Amino acid sequence: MLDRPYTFINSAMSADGKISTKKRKQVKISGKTDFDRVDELRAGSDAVMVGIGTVLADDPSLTVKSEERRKRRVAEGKDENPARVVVDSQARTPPTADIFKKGTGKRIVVVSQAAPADRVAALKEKAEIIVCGKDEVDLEQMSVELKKRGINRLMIEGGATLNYAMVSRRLVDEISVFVGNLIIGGKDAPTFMDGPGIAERSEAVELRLMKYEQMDEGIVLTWKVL
Ligand SMILES: NC(=O)C1=CN([C@@H]2O[C@H](COP(=O)(O)OP(=O)(O)OC[C@H]3O[C@@H](n4cnc5c(N)ncnc54)[C@H](O)[C@@H]3O)[C@@H](O)[C@H]2O)C=CC1
Ligand SMILES: Nc1nc(O)c(N)c(N[C@@H]2O[C@H](COP(=O)(O)O)[C@@H](O)[C@H]2O)n1
Repeated sequence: MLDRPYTFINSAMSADGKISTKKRKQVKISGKTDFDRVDELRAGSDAVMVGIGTVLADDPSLTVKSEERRKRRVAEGKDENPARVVVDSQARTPPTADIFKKGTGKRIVVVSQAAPADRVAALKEKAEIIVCGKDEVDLEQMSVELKKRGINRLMIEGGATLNYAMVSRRLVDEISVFVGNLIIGGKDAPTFMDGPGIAERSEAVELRLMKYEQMDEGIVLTWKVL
């Protein structure tokens, strides 16, 4: 067993399983109550992680939005925001990204050995750099390294490729997904889980439904990964 953080994915998808449109830019799927639930999940985590695709598409800040929650974290001796982690094999994260500009707290960029040295050097000014893997970030090694840095509870907020990569390597314990009241459609729109997928039913990642809750105009499903 790997000594890794308790890891969960949270996402929002349309009724047909899309997490964005074919333009691959951030799209509002959650309602007010669900965004507040997500904020509580962030506040309760040691780190929030996204893939480089999400940084380039959405430029998220990944901060805790509620002042009350930020104060609660500080009262508990933590930073205002959880550490923000980008999985970025080639060090493509722009040094001007909002995760560096907005909010206080730690930033970590996980790169591979193949990342160009000049880009890594530029990012070192902004974040801790962890090197894991030869050409692509080794996600198992990354999970162990994050745990060594005191990250016990890790939240993954996408995107489609990272979600599947983490789940298919059995590095995820729990999944929560808000299913909203819209259809997005289109074969080029990212789904909740992209990546290579499986060829046989026997290869599927099995889940157990733990909870379902009607929220806004949709439903939140919480699954345990078996
Ligand atoms: N509705 C929602 O809850 C969310 C939607 N999104 C949407 O998802 C889309 C972005 O998703 P993706 O393009 O799939 O990007 P992604 O955010 O999943 O990042 C994928 C990239 O991570 C890098 N990577 C490094 N090591 C890797 C490894 N070992 N395995 C796999 N990938 C590795 C690769 O460059 C890969 O292309 C955007 O359209 C965004 O708006 C993103 C987050 C949440
Ligand atoms: N939970 C949820 N619902 C939606 O409808 C969404 N579009 C997203 N997107 C995720 O939130 C990130 C933006 O975070 P900040 O507001 O910049 O803190 C975005 O990158 C997606 O990860 N999530």
